[in-house]
Amino acid sequence: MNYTALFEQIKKKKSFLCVGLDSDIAKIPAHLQQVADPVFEFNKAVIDATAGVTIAYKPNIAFYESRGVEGWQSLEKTVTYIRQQYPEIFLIADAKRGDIGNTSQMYAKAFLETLNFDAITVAPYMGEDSVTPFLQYPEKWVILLALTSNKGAFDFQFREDKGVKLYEAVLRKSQEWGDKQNMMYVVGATKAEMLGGIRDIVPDHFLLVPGVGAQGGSLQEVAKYGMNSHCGLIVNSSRGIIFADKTEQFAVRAGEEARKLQGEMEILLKEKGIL
Ligand SMILES: O=C(O)c1cc(=O)[nH]c(=O)n1[C@@H]1O[C@H](COP(=O)(O)O)[C@@H](O)[C@H]1O
Repeated sequence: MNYTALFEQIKKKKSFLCVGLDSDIAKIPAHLQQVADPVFEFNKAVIDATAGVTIAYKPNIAFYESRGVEGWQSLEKTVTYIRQQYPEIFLIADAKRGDIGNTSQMYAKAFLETLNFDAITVAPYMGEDSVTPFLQYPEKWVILLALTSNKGAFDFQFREDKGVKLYEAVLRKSQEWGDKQNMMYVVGATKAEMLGGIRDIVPDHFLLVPGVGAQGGSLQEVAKYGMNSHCGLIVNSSRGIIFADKTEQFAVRAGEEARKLQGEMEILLKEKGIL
């Protein structure tokens, strides 16, 4: 999917919501634990309840690969289901990969070709040759970790060299490898106040912003500092939507939580003059 198609979908759905499919089998409602593939059935119900107000899904690969072959099967079925039922959706593999060149090539093939995701999250710290293999696929995207939402972000990402913080160096240097048509950046909603400075470095790129919901980030703050004239934001919530309720009502409640966020997003898009 290209930049224009992504923006068109945001305008059509009046939403820049990404639902994170961090589908921890231990948290899936009891009544689904008896079926053949509980994680797929859970995902399917969540997807059907949220797809109307969602532009992207982001399965976090850890929750699938931790279950071995069965987990990969749940993941593959989930991707196929979304592709068949909701072809307009942007699909992000949250895999946080990155390795020497020939290994990255295989990671890229695994997620962008074999599993046919639109995008993959990539860690930048092994540098150019670890990132560029992911950029060889037309209309596919690298989502590079810039400023993450967790406490540990302060361990390295704020280290300064000649007045430039490490995450700022990542934003600047990586623009030599890709552009706004094939590269996005992860910026945590918990650090929304940093978004203004980030926008000075990457005014046009899309940012994937996790951390609203369970991690406490504010959607309004994210939009205030991070939204650009093409929206430029994909805001993720995982647990706050998919585990809003642990009973048979889980999908209904997931739909409600997603619509609540979409309603707030619609207001923000209108305020910015995008709708
Ligand atoms: O790359 C990510 O998506 C990511 C980066 C980051 O800085 N912080 C972060 O929480 N994430 C992911 O976003 C999701 C957040 O989940 P919730 O906190 O449940 O909404 C998880 O899948 C995290 O792995």
